[in-house]
Amino acid sequence: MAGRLRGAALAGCLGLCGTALALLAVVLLRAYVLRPAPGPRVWGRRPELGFELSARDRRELKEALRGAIKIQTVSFSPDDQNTTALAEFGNYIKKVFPAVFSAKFIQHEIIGEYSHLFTVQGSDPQLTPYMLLAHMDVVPASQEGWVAPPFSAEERGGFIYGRGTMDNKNSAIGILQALEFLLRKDYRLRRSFYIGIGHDEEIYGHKGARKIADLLEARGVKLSFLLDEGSAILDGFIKGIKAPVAVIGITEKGALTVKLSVEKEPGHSSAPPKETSIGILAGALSRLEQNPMPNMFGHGPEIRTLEHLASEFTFPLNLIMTNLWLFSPIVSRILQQMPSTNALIRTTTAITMFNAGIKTNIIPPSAKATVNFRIHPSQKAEEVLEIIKTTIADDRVKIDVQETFDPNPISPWDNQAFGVQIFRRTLLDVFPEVSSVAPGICIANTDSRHFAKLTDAIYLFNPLIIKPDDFLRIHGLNERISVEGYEKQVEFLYQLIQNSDIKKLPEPHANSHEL
Ligand SMILES: CCCCCCCC/C=C\CCCCCCCC(=O)N[C@@H](CCSC)C(=O)O
Ligand SMILES: [Zn+2]
Ligand SMILES: [Zn+2]
Repeated sequence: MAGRLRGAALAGCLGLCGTALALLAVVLLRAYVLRPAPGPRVWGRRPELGFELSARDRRELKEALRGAIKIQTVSFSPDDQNTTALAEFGNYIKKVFPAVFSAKFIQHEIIGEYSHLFTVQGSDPQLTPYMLLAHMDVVPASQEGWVAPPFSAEERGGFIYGRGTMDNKNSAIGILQALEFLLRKDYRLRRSFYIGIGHDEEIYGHKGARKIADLLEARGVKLSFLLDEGSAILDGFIKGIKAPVAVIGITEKGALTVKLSVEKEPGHSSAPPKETSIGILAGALSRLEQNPMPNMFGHGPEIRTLEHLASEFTFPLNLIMTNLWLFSPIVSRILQQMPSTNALIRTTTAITMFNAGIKTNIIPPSAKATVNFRIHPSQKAEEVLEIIKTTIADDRVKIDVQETFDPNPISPWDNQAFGVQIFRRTLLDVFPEVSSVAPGICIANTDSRHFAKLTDAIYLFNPLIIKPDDFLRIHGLNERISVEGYEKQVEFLYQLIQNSDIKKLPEPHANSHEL
């Protein structure tokens, strides 16, 4: 009997081991043998490309950005902007970029009073134009907590400190700077392009970018691609990836901002009701925070980001990322641990404003709060609103939608996508240390969504190497950019404009480096 039991146990164990071995074999086979072949290799590395800056150029480049940071172009709320500063910004760029403003083939227009549209006419009208987008307005900054005042543009330890250094005067000024340098070198552009500099991106862009887009649409413009802020060269964001990787946004999340309010009879605090308006609203808000929106990992482009980066991961993570069909439950659990990666896999919930109460001994007549949701690419605003109502489940809480839009459509990402190949080419030229370029999601919002009718190829990317600590500075304290990082951004734009002048993408060839 005992022998038979031992035999059965042994057989069971062998069966189990066999299953485990078979599973391992499948994993290894898929990972190393059945791996999809890499796409055609398009670009080869090029020797030094000649973006050489004299000491004077360097000083000029840095001072142009510092001067722009000092102009307090703050967007406080949709109807409260520092319009004096917005106008001053317009005068400033005219003064700092004389070649751009005097070139015969560049048309400059002011749109919506403070935004700027530049039409740069290339010599070959057959080539479809592209667009570079940026914005000049910034979010407010507290005076406390900064190592240097937020509009001082002080330089410390190789960094320029100030609101707008990463979001997004670095792009607005950087684009014009790159063009100024090219014009001074008498570079003759072949492909036309547009530069849009919005003045109200931080408050939805209705008066700036939206109007620029409407105007271009009315003129019948179609774009081969559009590049805006929204992602970057990420260093240290993803556990298990050592080298910096360029993640280019191919979509951005949608947004839904709701105002919640509770009204109750005021009265004497000595005989309070069981619940006050504050207590009721606080309960609703707590339910929203305690019940995050569903984890959507695998339903949007986040999975493509990991697949593209799979070979960058150290063992055994590379094996896991190559086999997401098997490991996605574990991966999605890991991603939700950090706020920046959690934002990739779900609609996020942020309670951003709360106002209530009059005096210590008055029962508060009303309580109000604002909750800002960023919608995952696989969901729609309507669906999110339904979840909010079910989660709050209290009719005393009034829900008013303030502003909402669905996620952007997904832009093309393949060997034929002109913009993507130009970004790869340019990254290879300017950031040789970047070994991978992957499609991703912009977790915030940008002005680019207003241009959806002009192109299906909208990309979100800032050519800056950023670490998790830098990300916290955007809309936070001590926003800063390194002087070296800004020079590289200008170099990238300088090169991008030239690389875009290519008539058509080269045929794939075998012996070149592939990003
Ligand atoms: C795979 C790794 C994941 C890494 C996570 C994300 C890292 C992101 C890195 C850089 C992103 C910078 C994005 C800055 C863009 C900010 C734009 C902005 O502030 N827009 C406003 C617009 C207001 S109108 C709705 C916003 O609040 O979103
Ligand atoms: Zn921005
Ligand atoms: Zn911003």
